[in-house]
Amino acid sequence: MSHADDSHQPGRRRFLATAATAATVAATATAPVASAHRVLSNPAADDSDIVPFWGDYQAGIATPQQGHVYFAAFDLTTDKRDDVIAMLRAWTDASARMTQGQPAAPLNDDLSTEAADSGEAVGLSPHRLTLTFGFGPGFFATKDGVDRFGVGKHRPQALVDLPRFNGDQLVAERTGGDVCVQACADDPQVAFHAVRQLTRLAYASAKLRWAQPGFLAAQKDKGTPRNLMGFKDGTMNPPINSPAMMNQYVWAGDEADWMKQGSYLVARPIRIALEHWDRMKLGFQEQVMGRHKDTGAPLGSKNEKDGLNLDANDADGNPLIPDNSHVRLGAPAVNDGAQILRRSYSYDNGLSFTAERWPPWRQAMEFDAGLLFLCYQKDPRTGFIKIFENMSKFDMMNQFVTHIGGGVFACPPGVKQGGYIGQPLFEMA
Ligand SMILES: C=CC1=C(C)c2cc3[nH]c(cc4nc(cc5[nH]c(cc1n2)c(C)c5CCC(=O)O)C(CCC(=O)O)=C4C)c(C)c3C=C
Ligand SMILES: [Fe+2]
Repeated sequence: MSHADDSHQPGRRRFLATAATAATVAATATAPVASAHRVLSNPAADDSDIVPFWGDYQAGIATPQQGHVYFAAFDLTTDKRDDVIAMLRAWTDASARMTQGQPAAPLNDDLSTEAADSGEAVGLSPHRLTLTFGFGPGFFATKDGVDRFGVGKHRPQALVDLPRFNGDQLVAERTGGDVCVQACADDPQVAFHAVRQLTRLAYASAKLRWAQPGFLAAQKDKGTPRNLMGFKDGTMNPPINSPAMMNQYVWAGDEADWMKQGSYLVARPIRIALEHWDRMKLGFQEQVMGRHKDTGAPLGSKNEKDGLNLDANDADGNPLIPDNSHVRLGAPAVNDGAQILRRSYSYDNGLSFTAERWPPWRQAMEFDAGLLFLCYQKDPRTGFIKIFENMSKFDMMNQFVTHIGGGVFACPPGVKQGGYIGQPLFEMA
């Protein structure tokens, strides 16, 4: 597959938009153009708008969460290893450019349609765009008895197929994928634009399987954002600025050489029955979650960051944090110390028709909204699977939420300048 370039546009004058230095304009003139032209510069002169793409680790994992996500999973349509490598090279090039605030490929000054970028991010800062890539089990699977891309033997043991969990209602059209990209930015159009260009560059080798946009509440005070259930979400997470904690819980171990400094992503779109939830009294909502709604503090505590006191009882001898509350079931103390890095986003897909299974058993249009649950971990077997096995059976929150899709992906390490995403895998013997 050939990635987008501008060599098929003779006679036009091309410009590179830049981010870090708005003044920089790289022009490649193949023929002089008489008319005056606009310069595609980018107003993002501020380094705080840019998260470096190159590095030991992929950005978008231990990166402070941006306001928006566009998550997409693709099926590979090619059977050729070289096509996949070409696609990953093209994605790498385009990602390095877009995360700097440049178009996916050099654009004509008139944004003409044959250019390799659709143009909707022209003039926008990169808004801390990160593009994080992962390979699903299908990437390593044999098709018709053939190891399509010659990587089957390098499938890491940690990249297990997720088991069926209690209550799962996974829809095929929202599940799986050979490759995924998590595009996060502080502007939804920047995130969408990036996935749109990657999709276009992959046209000959991969097609979209499912996608889910999402958003986070913009907290003026930089506090923990609230999810659509109205609770602060993201309080208890391994700290992203602690290399020791990240090594212990998030970055992959030694079991597959090419995954060193990578991580495993579990993605689950989870629909929340908001109408049902909204009929519950505050006290019950807090029992379900195990935390106070206003402060986010654990039940029985004052401050959001206070540790869970799982042994505290009320006057009747009942646990202050109920046995089947969400946070108790998620706590490391009841999961053999398991921890995952949650990086979830709320989503709102408009309305859909639902026949309620609770009083007054209405049939009506309801919000198709919920949480795009995203979590990174060293190993899904000791991370998501370990925690969710119990949670899926006993969590009181399960009356209000339904897992409707998802996937598991091996996210390789970061890319060194000149390399491409997943290169260490393809260089394995
Ligand atoms: C492992 C799987 C988990 C799923 C699936 C999940 C779904 C889910 N969670 C919320 C809201 C909150 N979760 C909170 C804490 C929390 N959740 C998980 C795991 C899953 N959540 C863990 C491991 C924890 C931390 C537990 C702990 O150590 O205390 C909280 C409390 C605040 C916080 O710590 O972030 C909220 C709120 C929703 C709405 C949801 C699915 C729709
Ligand atoms: Fe949770």
